[in-house]
Amino acid sequence: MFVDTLITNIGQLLTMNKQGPVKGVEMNDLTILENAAIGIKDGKIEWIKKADEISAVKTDKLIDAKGKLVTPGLVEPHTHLVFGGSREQEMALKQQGVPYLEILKQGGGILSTVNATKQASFEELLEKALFHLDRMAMHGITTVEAKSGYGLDKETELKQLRVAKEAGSKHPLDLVSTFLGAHAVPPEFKDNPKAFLDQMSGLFDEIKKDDLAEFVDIFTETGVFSVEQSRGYLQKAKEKGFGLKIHADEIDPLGGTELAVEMGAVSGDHLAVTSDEGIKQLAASDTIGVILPGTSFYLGKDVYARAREMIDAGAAIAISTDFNPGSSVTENLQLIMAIAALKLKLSPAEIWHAVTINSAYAIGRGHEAGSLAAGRKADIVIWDAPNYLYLPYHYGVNHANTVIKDGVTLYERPGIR
Ligand SMILES: N=CN[C@@H](CCC(=O)O)C(=O)O
Ligand SMILES: [Zn+2]
Repeated sequence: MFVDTLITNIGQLLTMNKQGPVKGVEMNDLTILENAAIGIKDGKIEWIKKADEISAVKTDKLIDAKGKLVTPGLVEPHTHLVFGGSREQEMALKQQGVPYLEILKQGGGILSTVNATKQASFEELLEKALFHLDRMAMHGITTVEAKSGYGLDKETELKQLRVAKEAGSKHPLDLVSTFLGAHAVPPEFKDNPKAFLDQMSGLFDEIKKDDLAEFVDIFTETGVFSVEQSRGYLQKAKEKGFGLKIHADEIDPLGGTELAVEMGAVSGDHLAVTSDEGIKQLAASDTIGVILPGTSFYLGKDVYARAREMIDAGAAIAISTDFNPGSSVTENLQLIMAIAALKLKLSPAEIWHAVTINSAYAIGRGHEAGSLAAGRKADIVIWDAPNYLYLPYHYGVNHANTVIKDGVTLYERPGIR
């Protein structure tokens, strides 16, 4: 029996091999295999066995996991990967208590990144996106969703989407693209957001034709797009065959969560201030709540999504960095796992579901990412951790020891001793 790569001596293996998305109490039910081994062939998992069943196996590459924790590669379901510039000068405004939506109203925030993104060349944006993808890979992420939304005009939105497509073909990580042209109202459309949405929905055909995005997303928020405007826009996207996502109930509880359920969106994202009714509807639906607790943390808020209640009510939850230059500037999903434990009160078992199988389903990749089984992609992380409880506990550092993507080792923690 020959495999290209053999991982032996796995202390704890989380396969996350279930039919997803995993909802409610099921999210707390984790199968842990001890003393396991994984055989990899042609970039895929050939088999998963007990270590004492592999004496006859031959391999080109033997990886000794040294009793560590091994899991599927993390799946990052919500990022604003492609953007120009950075916004470190906003930190002082935040410290003075200027609210996020006020900064946006004054032409800063998202709109300042829009200007920087318009000015950046294709190559500059690509280089920057590849750099951030590298950093995500180093932190154990093997599949990433990436949104546009810093163009807000035809040309720049398409430029962002084309950069994302190029980044996805150049970088080993798998990339899933989302069109977020409806991310803010540009100043020239201040008095007519509807006309701006018409311009953005005018891009749907070209985006489909050139295969530039699978999902369409909108920021449903006070001073951005209303529920009614969002509904009309998303309906058009649905008719063109896009999957739907909504930046919903992040700052004001407008009912974006209910809209996500009503429209059959694959996910409602943020949900920091979702109403009781929204939680009830989410739990009864197939829409996944993608929770972004790093954003509450980074915007200095005391309000976190009621993810605990959502799961208790029966919902499927995923978590994400929301990596972007304004409201959550980190590529480290492990840090978000710790915030989810501390602030959302999720259990380690729930958190592992939220960063693997459920986040894969939240971006239409449940069939190939976020779980380990024979025939699936060999996207695997060996962690410098003795067990699955450890990651949310030891926070703020990178625990990835070895990151394997499609059977190839992308990253090994460099040693200094
Ligand atoms: N809230 C809307 N959009 C992003 C933030 C974008 C930005 O501030 O640049 C988010 O998901 O948090
Ligand atoms: Zn976002």
